[in-house]
This record gives sequence, C-alpha cells and structure tokens, in this order.
Amino acid sequence: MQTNNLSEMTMTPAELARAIPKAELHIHIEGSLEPELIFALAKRNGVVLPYASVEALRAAYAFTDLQSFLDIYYAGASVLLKEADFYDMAWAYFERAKADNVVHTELFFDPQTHTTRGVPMATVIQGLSRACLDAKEKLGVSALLILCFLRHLSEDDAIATLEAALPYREHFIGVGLDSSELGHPPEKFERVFARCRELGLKLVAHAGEEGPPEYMWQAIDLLKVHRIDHGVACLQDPLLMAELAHTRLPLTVCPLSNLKLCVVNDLRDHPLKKMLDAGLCVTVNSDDPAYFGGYMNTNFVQTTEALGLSRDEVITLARNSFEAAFIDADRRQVLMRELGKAAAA
Ligand code: HPA
Ligand SMILES: [Zn+2]
Repeated sequence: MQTNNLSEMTMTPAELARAIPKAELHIHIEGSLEPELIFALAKRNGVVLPYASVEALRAAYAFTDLQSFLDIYYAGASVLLKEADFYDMAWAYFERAKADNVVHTELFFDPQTHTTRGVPMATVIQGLSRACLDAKEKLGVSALLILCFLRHLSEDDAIATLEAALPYREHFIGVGLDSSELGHPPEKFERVFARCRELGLKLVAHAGEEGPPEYMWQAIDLLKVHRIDHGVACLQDPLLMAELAHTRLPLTVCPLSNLKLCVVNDLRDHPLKKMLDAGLCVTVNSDDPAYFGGYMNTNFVQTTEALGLSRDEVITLARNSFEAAFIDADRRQVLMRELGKAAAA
C-alpha cells in the first residue's frame, strides 16, 4: 500500500496527464480516419483512391496551413458510404479514447461532406449515433454529436442541411462551424445560428485558428456561441482576453493541430500556458488525430512537457474539460469526483 502511494506521489505531470479522466470536446470524427481504415473502407466500397498505398497517403500529410490539410481530409472522407462505415470509424475512435482515459467526448461531424456525394443524412447520423450508444454501453464513454456546417459553403446550404437533419434532432446536441476560416467570418452564418438557438441546440464555432480576434468577437456577439473552437488568436487582443477570463467562455484548444498546420512553429511557443495563466477556461483536444500525430494523451503529454506544465495545471485542464462539456449537472459531478480521486492518488 505504502509503495503504491510512494510511486503515485512521484508521478510526473505528464504521467498524471495520461492517468486522469478527461473529456474531449474538439474532435472531427472524419479526422480520426487512420490511413489503414481509409484503405480498408475503400476496398470494401470499391472506391479508387488517388494514393497507391497507406504509406503514400501518410507521406502526403505534410501540411503548410489549414487549407492544405482540408484538401486531403475531404479526399479521405470519400470512402464513407454506408452506415457501417460511419459506425466503424466512430468505434475505432472510441476505443482509442477509452485507452487515453477519455470518459466523455463530443464529436463533430460534417454532413455536407457526405450528402454532397449522395450519402443520405440518415446513413451518416444513424451510423454515428449507434456507435455513441455502444460507446456508453460497452466502454463507459459518454458521447454526444455536434453537427458542423462547412463555412466555405453558403448559409443557404447550411440552412438546407439543418432542415435535412431535423428529423434526427434527438441524435445531436448542438451545431458548429468548421472548414476554411479565412474569408468566411462567423457573421456569414448569423441567421442559421439564430434558428439553431431557437431550437435549443448548443452552439460552437471554430474561430481564431487562422482568423483574427474579430472572428472570435463575431462568434460571441453575433452567433452567441457557448464555446469557441481553437481561439488561440485571443492573445492578440487584451480586451478579448479580459472578456474570456470574466465569462469563462470555454476554448477548445488543439496543440498538435496548431503545430501541424503551422499556427505555431514550435510546441514550446504554444500560447496554452499563457491562456491558463490568464484564467481562461481552456481545454486540450486532438482535432483530427489521424492527421496531426496523436490522440488525447499524446496532445496532453507533449504539451505538458513542451510547456513545463505543473500537476495543478494538468488537473485544471481536465477540470475545465468537464466544466465546458454539454452534460447535465449529475454527470458533471460524477466526473469531477472521479478526477478528484485520480488527482489525489
Ligand atoms: O482544424 C480544423 N479547422 C477547421 N475545420 C476543420 N475541419 C476539420 N478540422 C478542422
Ligand atoms: Zn477543428
């Protein structure tokens, strides 16, 4: 018993980061498609890929910015045709989440990426939803879905997508905004977000990843979001920092994504610690783990080591993830208590 306590007392911040329960709130499920699964699904569905092998595909993962990634990400998603494909993709992610002590997760999905290829909305949502139910039942991981609108498409397209998804309203908790940020500010989607708010949906939007702080203000003031995805541009705007510290509007930060898409040049320069120091409700997430070099624990461990985060800071990140999650008070209390126990060990 004593030996156990002693060994746990010496756990480094990075080891603690691996061990504690946490929530993942920024994961594009299409970005969890590993090259091996892309090739397996291509074979199953008779889809011809523009890459000769898993290795050739992986070798193409050298991104210079968000758009260079998105082009490959949308090509990878072209193998998803049947309900079982969406189920298998999500299930593979849930198994990895479980291994990283992720106890709750909120998955983004991009219906327009699939419906424009002729895949019915029902196929997408039912496949993902079934995997979410199994994640809870078989792995004990609670999972919610967030439907994202592609911001490079029109607002009318987003409205049509929302209408097509409404028969499956009980399967998703909220809506988000993703894809190419620059040139597609949040204000472009004010009407569709107002409609979603009336419907009682939770609202999130990518802002301040490559775009300016002004896009974050628009997400807050015009879209009235409950969380901002990325948001690292807030460092450029002291007023925005003060607002975020005051309201504790959560930011779902993705350190390895920022590194791979050249938002930061070195993980040691990542603003996450400055955001924590300023009292913001920041969380750590993987974004597109199959493309950016790691799932939750890889993000936690590499960031903890690069920024020299303390045990307390690591615990704060996990606590923030439960504070920011779209879960009811009872579930939040259970998860906070589990975290407290793991942190005290
Ligand atoms: O990091 C991202 N940013 C914007 N859109 C996305 N779609 C998948 N990943 C991303
Ligand atoms: Zn994202």
